[in-house]
Amino acid sequence: MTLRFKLMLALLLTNLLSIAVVGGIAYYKLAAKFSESLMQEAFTRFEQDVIAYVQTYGSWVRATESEPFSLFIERYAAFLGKTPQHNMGLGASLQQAPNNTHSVYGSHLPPFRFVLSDPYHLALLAVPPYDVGDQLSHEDIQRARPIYINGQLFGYAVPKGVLTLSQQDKTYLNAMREALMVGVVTALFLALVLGVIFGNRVSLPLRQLAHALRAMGEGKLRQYINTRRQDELGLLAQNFNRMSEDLATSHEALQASHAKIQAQAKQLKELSIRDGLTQLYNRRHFDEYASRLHAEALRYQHPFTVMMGDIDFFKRINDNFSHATGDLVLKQVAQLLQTHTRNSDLVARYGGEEFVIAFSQTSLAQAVGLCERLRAQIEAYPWHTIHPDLKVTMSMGLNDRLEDNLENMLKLADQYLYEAKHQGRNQVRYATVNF
Ligand SMILES: Nc1nc2c(ncn2[C@@H]2O[C@H](COP(=O)(O)OP(=O)(O)OP(=O)(O)O)[C@@H](O)[C@H]2O)c(=O)[nH]1
Repeated sequence: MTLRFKLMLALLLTNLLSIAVVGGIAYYKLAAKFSESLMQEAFTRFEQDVIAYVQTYGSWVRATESEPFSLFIERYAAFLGKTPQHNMGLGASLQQAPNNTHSVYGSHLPPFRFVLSDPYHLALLAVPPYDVGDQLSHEDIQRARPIYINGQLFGYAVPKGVLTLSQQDKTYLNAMREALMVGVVTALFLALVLGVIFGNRVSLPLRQLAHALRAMGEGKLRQYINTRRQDELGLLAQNFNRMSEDLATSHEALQASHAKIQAQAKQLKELSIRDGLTQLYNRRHFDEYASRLHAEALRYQHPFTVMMGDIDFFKRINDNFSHATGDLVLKQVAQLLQTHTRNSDLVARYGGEEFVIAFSQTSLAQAVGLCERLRAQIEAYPWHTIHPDLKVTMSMGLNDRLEDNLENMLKLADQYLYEAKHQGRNQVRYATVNF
């Protein structure tokens, strides 16, 4: 169940309960007020009847001796031109005929009947549960209303019985109830509509917050909840926006520094495996990586050839043209070696003016061809651009004896290099038996 639905339900139930309680109280109060006003009206009439009865005959005793109260009020009502339907002289009728009120009051039952007593609370009319002369109960004395004749207390009247409504009163009460029902239904409808509107409005930032949090969980850390509310939810949204911004910023900074560290680590790693002057791999990296290539070639029985090369008379280059020129030559030779070999060939500076190449998946014959081309490239390079008298060549020794370990393969290649040097330099030497 979503928060929006819960909010709407809570608002609806609260309103429903409030409306039911308020409507109930209003109806109860109205009905009580209505009953009270009927009773007051009945009492006034009864009081008027009693006063007229007593005043007509001079006293209560003479009046009762002359004419029963019930007959008097019927006559009195006729005299006044009223029907005694609301006349409260039921007490009188009960005195005469307790179960025959219709005969006295017509087709309409009066809503109240009254017990009449003297100032000492002794009953003057026989109205159940009292006979004439009976003492009124304590409860009835509490509810008794005084009747004054010529400013003197004549006695008390106590309303008795349950409210019996006339058809007119019932119609009136029903109309009132219907009006209240219409009010309640209208209020409920309004509560429903307002509940939907307010439920939506109140829960909007929370829904936005839930979506934003989900997006953050998916890695989109920079989230923004657009609200201009100033209440607690507005404050929550503002704090969330700030937190999301801070989190995204620090995450980005962390990522940037992580990337920087990674780049530095990569750079450091590169530095550790590269020769500073020529930028070729260094001897340590060559030994490590070429061992792997050798092991792989041995395992899959692929051809694998190593070349050991040395620049001829390099000491003379240094001596005749300067150490700096020697460095330039080393760099240029390295570049030629690197440029004219495949990416899969491992080219390295092995030390001083010595270079090595590991040709993976390359037979001796293929490697000899490659190295001859390399040798020719080095020889043919326009060295005079560095110095007019400069000439550079390279001697190379090759070995493809896979059954030896890498160290021994290199040693043998070095022996062929030595041979090349002694055979006049600027040449490629290898074991011709295997060729
Ligand atoms: N400029 C320069 N010279 C270097 C570097 N490393 C080694 N050398 C020099 O290279 C020379 C190598 O000379 P040798 O080993 O005698 O051999 P060579 O003169 O090339 O003679 P052969 O190999 O017999 O042809 C030495 O003089 C070293 O000082 C370097 O990084 N830069």
